[in-house]
Amino acid sequence: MSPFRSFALLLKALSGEGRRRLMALAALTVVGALFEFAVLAALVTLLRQWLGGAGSAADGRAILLFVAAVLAAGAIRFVLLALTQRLALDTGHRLIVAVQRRVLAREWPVHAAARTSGPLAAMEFAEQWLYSTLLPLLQAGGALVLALGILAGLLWLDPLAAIAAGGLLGLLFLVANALVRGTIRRGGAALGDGYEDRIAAVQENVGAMRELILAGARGAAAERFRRIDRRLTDARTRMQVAQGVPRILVESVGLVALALVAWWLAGREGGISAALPTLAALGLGAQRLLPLLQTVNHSLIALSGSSSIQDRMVAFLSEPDLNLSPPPPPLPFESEIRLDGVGFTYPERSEPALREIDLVIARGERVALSGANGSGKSTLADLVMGLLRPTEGTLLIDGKPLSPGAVTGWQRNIAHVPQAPFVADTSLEANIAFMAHDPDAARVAEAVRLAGLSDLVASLPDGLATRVGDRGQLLSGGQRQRLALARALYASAPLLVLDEATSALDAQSEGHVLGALDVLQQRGTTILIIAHSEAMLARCDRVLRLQAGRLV
Ligand SMILES: Nc1ncnc2c1ncn2[C@@H]1O[C@H](COP(=O)(O)OP(=O)(O)OP(=O)(O)O)[C@@H](O)[C@H]1O
Repeated sequence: MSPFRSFALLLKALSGEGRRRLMALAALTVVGALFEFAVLAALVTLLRQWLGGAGSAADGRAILLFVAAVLAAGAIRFVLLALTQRLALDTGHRLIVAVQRRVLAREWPVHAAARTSGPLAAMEFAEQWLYSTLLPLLQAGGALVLALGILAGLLWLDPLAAIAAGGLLGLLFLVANALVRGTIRRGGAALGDGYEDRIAAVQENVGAMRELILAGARGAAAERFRRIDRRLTDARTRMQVAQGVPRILVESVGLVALALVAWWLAGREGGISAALPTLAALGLGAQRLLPLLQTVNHSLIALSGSSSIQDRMVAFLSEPDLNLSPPPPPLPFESEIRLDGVGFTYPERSEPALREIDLVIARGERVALSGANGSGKSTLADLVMGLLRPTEGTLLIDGKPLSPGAVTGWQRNIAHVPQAPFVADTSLEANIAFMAHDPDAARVAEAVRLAGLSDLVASLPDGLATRVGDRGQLLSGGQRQRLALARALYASAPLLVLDEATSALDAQSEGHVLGALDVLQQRGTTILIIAHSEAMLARCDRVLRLQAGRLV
């Protein structure tokens, strides 16, 4: 996609309040340009009066006018700077939040199939885009208008000299730009992959630390990371160097060009003294014009270099947005969950993971799923939880097919405990009352007791306020599982799904969990358990066996 088109798409996706502020910024920029014009006009008036030997009163007025114009132009430039930064950073903020919303809006299968580094890289892309493209472009828009104001001043003063100086500078910028465009575009295309690969490598190194230590492979991991970062750094270096080329070229050759214009002016009728006001205005104009033109040029280069990053942001923003309206009430669940001829094939697979499943789970039942690895147990649980949609047959709740629109309401009935639960780096209590604004202490205490965590909590100096570390690293595997169980108990949902959730528990802890499940069942909770332990299976009302995706 062309950089201009993807830029426009990005802005469109973020439009709204920002557009109003952009208009205000544009209007103020025009006022700023008028004042730049006024500064030049005041300077020329002042010089002409001095050279013409006008009276001191006239001199005083001209000086006052010049000072007022300079101060006003400076004040406007300061306000423009503040507004531009604010608009750019706010737009960046909206972009980052918008991307994160798209990530959170993803359906489970999309999320499961996606590279986990993608959303992290997207944040880095948004920052990069903000500082390397949006901010320079906004500054360039302002710079262009201000530059036009200065050019207008010079044209008014001496059209021929202005056209000669402006034309030469413009031509130089065009040539310099053409020289580096290819390098910038190639470097920009490499950046997107580079950032994502670097984040993926960090994630892998951190996630695989134990394996890396034991395999003596930390050096190899460091070398792999070095190569990835080297590629990224090389691409960035090429871009940075290329971006600097136009500036150097214009500054050195541009100076020569201006000197030539001065020499030509001095040779005209009236000599150097008649040319002095024009020369002074040209000097001041060039001093203001050059950085402005450089800003414009730099941002155009940045825009063409950021196309791969922009394309990725556009891809994120074209995913469905998150529905931020309050969640629907829980779907009524009084009698049963029914699977009617249900089959499921993962999009990347040709063989179905599940075939012709006919099954009824009555409300309040405790049902176990067993079977060999890969026989389809987790897939069946994911279908029941509405995380996956059957590719064959129908899932019915209380006799009604579960429509896509009803899935969120259905999921409000479910508490799920996976084999490797997510544990946040916060307190035990906050982990149990997960995402609750105001944890209910009595419910937390009951969840702790039922999940068999009372002894652990009592042994910790900070009790429930104890932090559990990143991903719960400060807990044992069994303690993490019991913590996740306590979280599910706190949620007190009518359907509890345990997916090998007790695999790390010793016999005593497992006995404790079995007791908790008895309590829940007496309260009417329906329980679906994936387990291999005989003790777990023995306490279920029914054990369903899966073999190669079929119930046997
Ligand atoms: N996200 C996925 N994409 C593609 N195929 C998948 C995905 N998840 C699971 N599968 C495949 O679907 C089949 C059933 O997997 P599933 O995880 O349901 O088995 P399981 O009985 O729960 O296994 P285990 O006891 O090892 O947890 C397997 O062949 C597996 O490779």
